[in-house]
Amino acid sequence: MSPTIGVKICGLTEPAGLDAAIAHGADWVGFVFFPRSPRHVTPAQAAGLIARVPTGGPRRIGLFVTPTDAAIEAVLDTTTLDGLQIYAGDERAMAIRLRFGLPVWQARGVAAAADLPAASRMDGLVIESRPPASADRPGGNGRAIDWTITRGWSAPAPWILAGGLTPDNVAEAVARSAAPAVDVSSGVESAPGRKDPDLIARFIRTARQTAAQSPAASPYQPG
Ligand SMILES: O=C(O)c1ccccc1N[C@@H]1O[C@H](COP(=O)(O)O)[C@@H](O)[C@H]1O
Repeated sequence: MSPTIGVKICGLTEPAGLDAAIAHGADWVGFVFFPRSPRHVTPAQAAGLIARVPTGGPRRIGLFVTPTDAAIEAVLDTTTLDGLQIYAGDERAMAIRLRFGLPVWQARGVAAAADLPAASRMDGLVIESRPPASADRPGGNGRAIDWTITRGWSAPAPWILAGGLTPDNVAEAVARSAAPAVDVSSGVESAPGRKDPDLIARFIRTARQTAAQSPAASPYQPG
């Protein structure tokens, strides 16, 4: 089997971006339920988008920042998700996992190798940069980590590299980090919250080509 790499396109708000992610074979598509985000969608908007995802298409991930149970329930009462990307501490993330019975990917902001988790009870980890002090959201800031810090890391769960990735730097990011999967949002936008179908196509194509040439990248199969 040729090496492959998981690709997630996050922060989808419009059919054009979602359709491009589906057409070019994204593994996951993400929807942001965080009101301060320029990529925020309501449960009803997400339902309209998610209805476009065909059976056997990308898995549908809902992104929540320190959510209440009610906030997650409001989405799950309206549409279907396959997994949750959660910005919260270990205990809260585990409580959400138990309460909703969906795979939980916990987002972890890191600045150095010492910040990489040695243990995890999650289904997956989203490894991304810490937000700048001025940021009003914990992710989606287009900020990259030092990609070399994950080399030699014994990841305690499947993980995905996020933060500041673009079609132009994803090849270098994969080569340096040995990430088994990549996640992009702002790097495939023409403006905050507006995905560019051509950038999505180029990002997926480049990530896949790079992985095929790099034996370091291995298949990523989270829940
Ligand atoms: O996209 C957002 O606005 C956002 C808001 C709050 C938390 C996370 C958010 N985005 C996620 O952050 C990573 C990295 O994004 P980027 O590629 O640097 O823009 C990704 O998972 C986004 O979906």
